[in-house]
Amino acid sequence: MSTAVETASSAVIVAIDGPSGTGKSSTSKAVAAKLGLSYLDTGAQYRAITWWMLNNGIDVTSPAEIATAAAKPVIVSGTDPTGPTITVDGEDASGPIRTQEVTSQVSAVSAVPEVRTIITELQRTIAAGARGGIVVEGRDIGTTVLPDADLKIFLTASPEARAARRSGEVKGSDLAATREALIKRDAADSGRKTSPLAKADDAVEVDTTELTLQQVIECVVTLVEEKRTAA
Ligand SMILES: Nc1ncnc2c1ncn2[C@@H]1O[C@H](COP(=O)(O)OP(=O)(O)O)[C@@H](O)[C@H]1O
Ligand SMILES: Nc1ccn([C@@H]2O[C@H](COP(=O)(O)OP(=O)(O)O)[C@@H](O)[C@H]2O)c(=O)n1
Repeated sequence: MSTAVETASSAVIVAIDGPSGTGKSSTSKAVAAKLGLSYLDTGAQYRAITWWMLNNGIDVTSPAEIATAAAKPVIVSGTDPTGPTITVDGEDASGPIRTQEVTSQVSAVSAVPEVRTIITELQRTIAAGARGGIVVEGRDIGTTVLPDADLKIFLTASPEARAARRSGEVKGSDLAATREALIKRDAADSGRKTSPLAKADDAVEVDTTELTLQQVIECVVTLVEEKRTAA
């Protein structure tokens, strides 16, 4: 089966991967908005299917139960970078997918091959439909979902910087606990058999530890513009 996603010739496909707290969502949204591209948060889709499983009595410690239910929820992602949306069976899921409960279970659900097959297909369909081009962010976009992307970026940052950024988002959160949870999720995402978090061989690695968000955005915008000029 071909994995190539066909878009209009002027459309650019950008894949942004990396672990939690490296700045994927903030960077991808800003780059897409600046360049008039669509935006897809693939982590939100894995969170959405996890939320549905938890709401529907699926035992998320059972890969067999998860696999059997994987095709049931209807997940729809809105790709406007200035107001991305996500619904599950028509219900707005943008708030509930960010709870601690979903965050702690999402790696187990996303490791199940049947879940990845369904969500990957959905992601390729959305990318193919983005006539003006798209920025897609996640863990396996450059390696598996869109291996023919025009530009692949792999964002990194030290665990300390990432934990500080994440706990800065939640009032009263414990920095050490946030760091532990983040490292645990990274290990699960990097260690799973099917499509683990990994840098594609042809991805540009950007260490954001010492960079401001603005600097990371400018760096990625420049890389996209260079690709467009070269095309
Ligand atoms: N380079 C950076 N410097 C400081 N804070 C950043 C930087 N990049 C992102 N952030 C902040 O860190 C938090 C996590 O960023 P986010 O884009 O959600 O990361 P990811 O999608 O990789 O998990 C957000 O609050 C964001 O504003
Ligand atoms: N392409 C992707 C994107 C996310 N995921 C899974 O979804 C989870 C949540 O992704 P996210 O991007 O919302 O995570 P944050 O780092 O933003 O908290 C990850 O920890 C992975 O388990 C994945 O498996 N593949």
